[in-house]
Amino acid sequence: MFNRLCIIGVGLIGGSIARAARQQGLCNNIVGYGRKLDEQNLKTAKSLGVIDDYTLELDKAVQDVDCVVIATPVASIESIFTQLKPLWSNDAIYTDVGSTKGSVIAAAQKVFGVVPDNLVPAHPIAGAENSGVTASVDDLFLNKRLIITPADNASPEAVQKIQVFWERLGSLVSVMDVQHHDSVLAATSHLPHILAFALVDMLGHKDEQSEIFQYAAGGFKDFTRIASSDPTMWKDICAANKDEIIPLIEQLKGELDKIQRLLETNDSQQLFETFTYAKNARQRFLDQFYNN
Ligand SMILES: NC(=O)c1ccc[n+]([C@@H]2O[C@H](COP(=O)([O-])OP(=O)(O)OC[C@H]3O[C@@H](n4cnc5c(N)ncnc54)[C@H](O)[C@@H]3O)[C@@H](O)[C@H]2O)c1
Ligand SMILES: O=C(O)C(=O)C[C@]1(C(=O)O)C=C[C@@H](O)C=C1
Repeated sequence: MFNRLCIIGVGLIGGSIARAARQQGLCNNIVGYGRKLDEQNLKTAKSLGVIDDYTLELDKAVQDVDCVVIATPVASIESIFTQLKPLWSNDAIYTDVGSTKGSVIAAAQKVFGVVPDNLVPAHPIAGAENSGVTASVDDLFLNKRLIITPADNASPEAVQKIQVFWERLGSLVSVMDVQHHDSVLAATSHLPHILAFALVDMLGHKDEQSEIFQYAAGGFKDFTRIASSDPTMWKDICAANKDEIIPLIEQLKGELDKIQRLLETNDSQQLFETFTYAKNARQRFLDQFYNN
């Protein structure tokens, strides 16, 4: 599909794209780019065979490439666009994997004036709590959803190419309006991460924390796995999508207040109905999307 692919930020997601693209024969050569402080990770990526080579000079990284994938934290994307602007080529396709898409479109508008028609923002709904190239795997995107949020002026050929690229990496691709994407992901990804971070933050600050963690078992571990995610990545995501997240936090506070009231008034019937509604809703979601 591509002769030369450039990955800016060869971490969990960038590294997994490189591994899967190589495994599927989607490109002949993969070059990684990063800053001086990313060099150790890039060296590891090269030694693992995830990328063919790396450079700390962006002009060399994007020379003669057919596709550039930006896989850095969302807050860095505006500065990456600024650095790419003088090097931008009409012969290449540009995409990113940021977890928020409104911020990527806004950054492109700010840097370029209008979103370039060969920029196709994308978001794999797949990941892990671990970071860096050592966490990357070749099947991360297999049978996982991926959302493309093209601007109105996007080139249909570029959109089509990115869609096919992700399908060949194993993803189930949907095309979505940017605002809708950010609203849906606030509920399904951002709020759950905030909840997990908040719970562990609260419990971790308690005096009896060592005892709490000593007796924590499966439920606690399942619920809080994502609180091991990278704090830098998640502060960026939450800040970029706060307008969608804050109203959801308000709603959740209302739900917790309701449960508190039911306990205070010994309303075990309503408590049972609330838990039953949630259990059934989750089962419907599992049946519909996972068949298990
Ligand atoms: N982790 C997930 O579950 C997940 C899932 C979907 C999308 N995403 C998105 O993918 C992107 C990357 O996340 P990740 O989990 O792969 O993170 P990561 O930390 O594993 O990888 C990011 C890489 O980018 C490099 N980097 C950081 N700032 C840079 C800069 N200014 N210039 C060049 N390189 C830079 C880092 O060295 C690192 O190797 C983020 O935008 C995130 O929102 C993450
Ligand atoms: O499985 C995980 O650890 C994830 O956090 C993956 C997850 C999510 O489902 O919330 C995290 C961020 C993304 O942008 C997409 C996927």
